[in-house]
Amino acid sequence: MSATIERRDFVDSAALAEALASRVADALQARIGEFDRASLAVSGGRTPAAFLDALSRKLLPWDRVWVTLVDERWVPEISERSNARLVRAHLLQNEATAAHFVPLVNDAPTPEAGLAEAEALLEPLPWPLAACVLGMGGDGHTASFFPHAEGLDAALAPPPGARLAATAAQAAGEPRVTLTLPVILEASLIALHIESEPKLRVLDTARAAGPVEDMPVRAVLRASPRPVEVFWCP
Ligand SMILES: O=C(O)[C@H](O)[C@@H](O)[C@H](O)[C@H](O)COP(=O)(O)O
Repeated sequence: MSATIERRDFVDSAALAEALASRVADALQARIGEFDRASLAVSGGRTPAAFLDALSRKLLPWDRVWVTLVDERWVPEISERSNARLVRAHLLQNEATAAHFVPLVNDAPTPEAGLAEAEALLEPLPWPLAACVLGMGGDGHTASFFPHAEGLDAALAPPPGARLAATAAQAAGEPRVTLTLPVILEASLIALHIESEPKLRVLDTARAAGPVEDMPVRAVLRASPRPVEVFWCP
């Protein structure tokens, strides 16, 4: 029913951030060593800032790294809600300034209208992802796979070759664009970064039996071809 997870617990956010940054850096370095280029997808939200800061300080051939987002709110980068804004502020700094960043939002009024352009910008990245770092909400969503939300089916089972899907964050009714499930599952490293006791309980519930549409993180946990590496701290 469920892919195995490899859970690593840390005493605090700082220790987790450093360990996750090292794990992602190793995955990028390994892919660069093999294919000369590597791509990384990171999530937004409140959790990842310390991890992104730690990763920005890693010594890597960052000019051989392409960075994109697991998902994005369909807002301009000046918005406090923008994940691209978070990545530029916390990851595309220090050593990682040289990385190539491909955001997901464009000037189209909606994700649906902007999807083709966003897909075209992603096309040249070195696929599959070397690393994909997911978060998880208290409702069991990951990426922008929200429970029972509009667009969830298309994100989990997209047309062949579709790397992006338009969804909605049901609670906020906020239009989103997200990597599709197959793109996430192809990543060599799938890391799930969660913090707090409540989120650990959400993960435990998600790992139990139940419909994917109730807790869409289940789609990743159940279909991943390799163990999902869970990084957790209180
Ligand atoms: O755009 C987003 O919100 C993220 O990509 C999303 O999938 C995030 O990982 C979870 O919502 C957890 O968010 P927090 O870290 O804020 O709890």
